[in-house]
Amino acid sequence: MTVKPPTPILDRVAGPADLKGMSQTDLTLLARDLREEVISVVAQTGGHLGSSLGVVELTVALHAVFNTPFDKLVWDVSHQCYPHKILTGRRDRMHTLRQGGGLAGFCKRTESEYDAFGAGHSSTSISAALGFAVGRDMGQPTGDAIAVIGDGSISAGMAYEALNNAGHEKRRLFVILNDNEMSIAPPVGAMSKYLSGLYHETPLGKLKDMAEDFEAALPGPIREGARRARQLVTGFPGGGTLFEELGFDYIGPIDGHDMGQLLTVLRAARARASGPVLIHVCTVKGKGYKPAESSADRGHGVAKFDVASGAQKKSSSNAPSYTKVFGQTLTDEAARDAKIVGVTAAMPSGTGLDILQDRFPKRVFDVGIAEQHAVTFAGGMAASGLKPFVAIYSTFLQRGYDQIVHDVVLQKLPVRFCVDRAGLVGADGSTHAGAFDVAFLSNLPGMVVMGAGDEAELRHMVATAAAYDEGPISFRYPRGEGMGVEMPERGQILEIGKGRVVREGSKVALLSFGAPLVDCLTAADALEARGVSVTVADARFAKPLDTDLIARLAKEHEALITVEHGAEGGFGALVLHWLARTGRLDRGLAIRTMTLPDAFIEQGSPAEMYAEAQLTAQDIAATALQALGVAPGQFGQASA
Ligand SMILES: Cc1ncc(C[n+]2csc(CCOP(=O)(O)OP(=O)(O)O)c2C)c(N)n1
Ligand SMILES: CC(=O)[C@@H](O)[C@H](O)COP(=O)(O)O
Ligand SMILES: [Mg+2]
Repeated sequence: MTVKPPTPILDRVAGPADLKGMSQTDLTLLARDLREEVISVVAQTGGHLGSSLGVVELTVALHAVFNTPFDKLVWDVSHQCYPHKILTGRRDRMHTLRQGGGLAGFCKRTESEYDAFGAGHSSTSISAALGFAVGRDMGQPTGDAIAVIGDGSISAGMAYEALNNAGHEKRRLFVILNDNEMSIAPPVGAMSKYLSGLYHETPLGKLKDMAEDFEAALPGPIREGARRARQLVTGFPGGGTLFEELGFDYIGPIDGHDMGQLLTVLRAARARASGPVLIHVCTVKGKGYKPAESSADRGHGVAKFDVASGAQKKSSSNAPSYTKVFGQTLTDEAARDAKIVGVTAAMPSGTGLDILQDRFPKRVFDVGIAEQHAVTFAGGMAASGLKPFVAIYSTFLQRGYDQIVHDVVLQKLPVRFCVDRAGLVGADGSTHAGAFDVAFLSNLPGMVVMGAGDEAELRHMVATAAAYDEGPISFRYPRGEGMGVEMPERGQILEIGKGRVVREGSKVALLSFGAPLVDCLTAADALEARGVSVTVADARFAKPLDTDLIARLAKEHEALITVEHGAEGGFGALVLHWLARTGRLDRGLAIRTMTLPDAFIEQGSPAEMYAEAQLTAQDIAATALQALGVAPGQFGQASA
């Protein structure tokens, strides 16, 4: 066991106010303590280690220079917020991070007044900070607005929309570009190259418009570097950076691990800025912890780990993850069909498309964090005759909704949507819940919507999507390991709009869509043990509905229970609409639709979250009994 190093300076800090009178040396030592604290906390909890380690000095400097929470510090994605949480009065609860009832892994306005704006999805910080700046200028009780955005997140369209608007507004606003030359994977795209160019070509600090002023304020050696950098950059054709063209004063690049540079530049910017300023800060993801710095993703997201070795706790399951089954199956299909291509928005490993990429590097397109573009780009590829599989987590697909509707579905283009992380995802909590995809996809004319009941079903659905050329098609599957079912060598092509009966009974029908199938089977066992005969059906399709199957279940059972890991307005609603429309609700059928509640569920283990959502096997059995009019006490007496 590693003994945690002492943290004497951090121990003196109750909140950001304590940083104000500290010397640069003490702030540097504070950053050292803070880094140790982050490592020891995340070793116990797991979480976003690398990004948090990379901004330790920046966090200290920002809280030392600005007047939070009156000044609004907006962290983009906010997966790098652990040092911020520690410094803003939450140190004693850090061991509860990402757990049920504990601190969230992201910034949350409900958690602290220092969390100026909630996040979890990327590239929103500049827009939100600009909103604060306008609020301030219109007399609201708020100070400076500071957005901290990573080089991965600044690749998204929304960030440019905000920069464009901020340049036009010309209001005092600080955007800190935290450039660690990493997204989750190495970043891709022209913007990333451009930032790299700024970093590698200018030794230190181009301070163009504010330059002369700044240079005067800088200590000797830094001032010299800044002057050289300014001369170098102002000699460029066009005379400035992209950010300057957008109306920002550009300062940087500066070393984000050098407290002296950070304090000097932030203080000077705070003292002198009158309009929007972009401060380009270069950091190392995973900084100061070797196992993180040397891993391929720089310790982006880690399980609990041993501090000395960096070894992470492994999953105890032998079943492959759904993501892996998806990646492998798609790779098999791609080996047979040269038209298959994959599209990911900055998540090749998270989505399993790295498996396809390893085998066919030219057939996988990582577009960066750009879900909207990913969808329309796939639309174009589909229109050209290719077979694009766009793999995006359910929660991030929300960002591409108009593109799904307008660019793909309206034109009946055969884009395959691979909707990973469907349902509740656990530690990432409500921002990352895959709650809405069934509702928002199945209301689109002509869209096929599938949900995998287990990993073998997922394999069938990948094969089905590969074979389906008539229009858009989607399939959803959850985070984590599969059920450990026997895997077919090759996926079968499913008949579109046809479900299957998994278990025959007579009194109550449990109709599952996707992952709750296993819970329905467990519930059926419990009900059968108490004398209730149960049919379990796997709908496979939310759209088109298997109306023959639903009609039969409705006719032959006293009660029909639909179960899904999605919000209201999804599969159950479609079943209910169809039953109502065809008069089948007029004949005494008891029906219940089990969905996620109309509420956001905070982080916890998936089991805890589903318990809170009342979507466990026990809840299904209890709902069935209630629908049959059997009181829980009469459970044993129910007749088949
Ligand atoms: C809209 C959206 N798409 C994808 C993600 C997943 N994601 C979280 S962090 C991240 C990388 C961000 O890179 P960067 O902004 O450079 O921050 P770093 O992790 O390097 O500190 C990605 C792709 C997300 N949170 N939001
Ligand atoms: C911050 C973020 O959005 C990602 O890092 C996300 O936490 C990854 O989730 P998975 O662990 O499910 O891939
Ligand atoms: Mg980055």
